[in-house]
Amino acid sequence: MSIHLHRHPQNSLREQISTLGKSLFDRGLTMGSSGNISVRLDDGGWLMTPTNACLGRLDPARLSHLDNSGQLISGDKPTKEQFLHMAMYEERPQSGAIVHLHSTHSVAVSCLPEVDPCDCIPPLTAYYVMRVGKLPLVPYYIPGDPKLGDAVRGLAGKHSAVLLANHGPVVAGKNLEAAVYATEELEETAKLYLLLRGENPRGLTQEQVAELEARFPRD
Ligand SMILES: O=C(O)[C@@H](O)C(=O)COP(=O)(O)O
Ligand SMILES: [Zn+2]
Repeated sequence: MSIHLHRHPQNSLREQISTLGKSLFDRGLTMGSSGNISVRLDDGGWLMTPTNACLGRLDPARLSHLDNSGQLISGDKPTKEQFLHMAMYEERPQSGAIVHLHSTHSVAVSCLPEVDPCDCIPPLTAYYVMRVGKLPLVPYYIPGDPKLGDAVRGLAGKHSAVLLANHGPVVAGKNLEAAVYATEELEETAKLYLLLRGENPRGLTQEQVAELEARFPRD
C-alpha cells in the first residue's frame, strides 16, 4: 500500500506570502506592521495578511482565510484594507494578488504637491512602463476607510497600480511574484524620479511608451 501525502494547494501559497513578505520587510520596503498582501484563491476566496502583522514575521498558519464574500473562515482578523483589496479584485478579474507597502520613495512621491494625479511618475525607463505603466493618485482617506475601496474601484479597471495620497502604493499582479516585482519596480522608479527632480530628465517619448505597451502588454 502506498501512502500518498496530500499537500493542500494553499500551503505553498501561504509559504510564498510569508517568504515574500519577509523579503520585502528585510529590504526595508515596508516598516513595522505596515503593508499588507493578499492572494486570490481558485474558489474565489482569499488569503490575506492579518491586521497589525509585521510582514517580516508572518505565520503561514495564521494568515486570514476569507470566503468569496469576504467572511473570515480561519486565521487572524484580516488587514483593515480588506475592502480596498476586494474592490481592486472586483475590477481586475485577471489579477491574482495585491501588495500594499509603505515603501519610502513611493510614499514621498504620494506627498508631493506637484504630481499629476492622473500619472504620478513619468515613464523614465522601459521596465517601469512594462511593469507599472500609468500610476494614478487616489485622494487621501484614513487607512481602512471603506471609501478608499470606492475611490480605487473607479481606477483599478484601467490601472494595475495606484498610489494612495500621503500613504503608499497598491499594486496588483497576475500572481504574487508579479505583484511583488511591480511594487519593487515602482519603488525604484519613485527613487529615480526624486533623484532627478529639478534636472528636467529626458523620459521616454509617447512613441517609445506605445511600442513597449504593444510588445509587452501588462495584465
Ligand atoms: O496604513 C495602514 O494603516 C494600512 O494600510 C497598513 O498598511 C497596515 O494595516 P494592516 O494591514 O491592517 O495592519
Ligand atoms: Zn498602509
